[in-house]
Amino acid sequence: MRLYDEDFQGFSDALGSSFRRYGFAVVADHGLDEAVIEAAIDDAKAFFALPEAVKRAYHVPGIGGARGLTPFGIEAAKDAAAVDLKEFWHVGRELPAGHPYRQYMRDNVWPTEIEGFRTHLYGMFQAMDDLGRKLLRAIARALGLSDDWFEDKVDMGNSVLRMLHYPPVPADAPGVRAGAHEDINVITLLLGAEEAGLQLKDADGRWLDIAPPPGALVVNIGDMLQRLTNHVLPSTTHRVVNPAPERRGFARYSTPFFLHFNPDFEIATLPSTITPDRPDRYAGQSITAEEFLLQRLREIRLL
Ligand SMILES: O=C(O)CCC(=O)C(=O)O
Ligand SMILES: [Fe+2]
Repeated sequence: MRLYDEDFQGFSDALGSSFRRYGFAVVADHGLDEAVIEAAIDDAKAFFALPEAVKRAYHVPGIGGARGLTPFGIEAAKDAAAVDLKEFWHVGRELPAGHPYRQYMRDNVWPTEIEGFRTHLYGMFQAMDDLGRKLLRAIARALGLSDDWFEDKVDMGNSVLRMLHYPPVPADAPGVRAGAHEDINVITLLLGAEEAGLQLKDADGRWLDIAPPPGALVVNIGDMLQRLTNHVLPSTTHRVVNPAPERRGFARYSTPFFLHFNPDFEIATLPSTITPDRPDRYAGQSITAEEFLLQRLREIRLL
């Protein structure tokens, strides 16, 4: 991010080439306020430490896990046989009364047990939302679009902050903490991946460990941006594998921010990404961000 201010073109080139190559990039000096991050993570840890029955009161069935708690053992990767070994809390955008997007975004739910939870978690949502929009300016530059191209398409996006808890894994546990999947959204900003396990599937099919330095931000392309760019920016398959025996007794906490388009944005292939070598994969198939999201939530058993 130092480069972002000093040499925006250089930053955009570096980010763009990492995304084209891996669908992922690591931003070490992201500039997010550490106090904001720490307050949110401390509150999430305190929430997950509550008794199961108390936590379950914040599970809202039938809304695709959009808000509140999704308990352990519910989400599964698309087409996966086993469920993921995780529970998570979702925070979404707060909209003023009467806002037209209220039909797509429901109110947040907030636990009363943890003092400051709402302020801290929403503070983190806003910090990630701001940083995400900032990174999208560099992505726009890398795609040859005007720097502010994404601005009015994500300013009221249906984005979600996910506070994830993977409990300690028993020595004989089968499976993985999170099965192989692609993210649905535009870009994902992930903190907390320094606790080992996150892997991406490289173009040649090999799994590569993502081992960011402590505190670094991992950013990846989601299906919506892959589709918009006719796969110039790939939405790379990733997973979280179970830890080595000596780390099985430790929980893993990570916090992806899934940045989404505004719900009524029509995802139609960018003309500049269609070439003779790369014909339009989605010719005549534009779809709104909301329709696309609903399709995917059904596939991962959240709806
Ligand atoms: O926990 C992680 O490091 C990654 C989580 C993830 O990929 C997801 O929730 O979509
Ligand atoms: Fe993911």
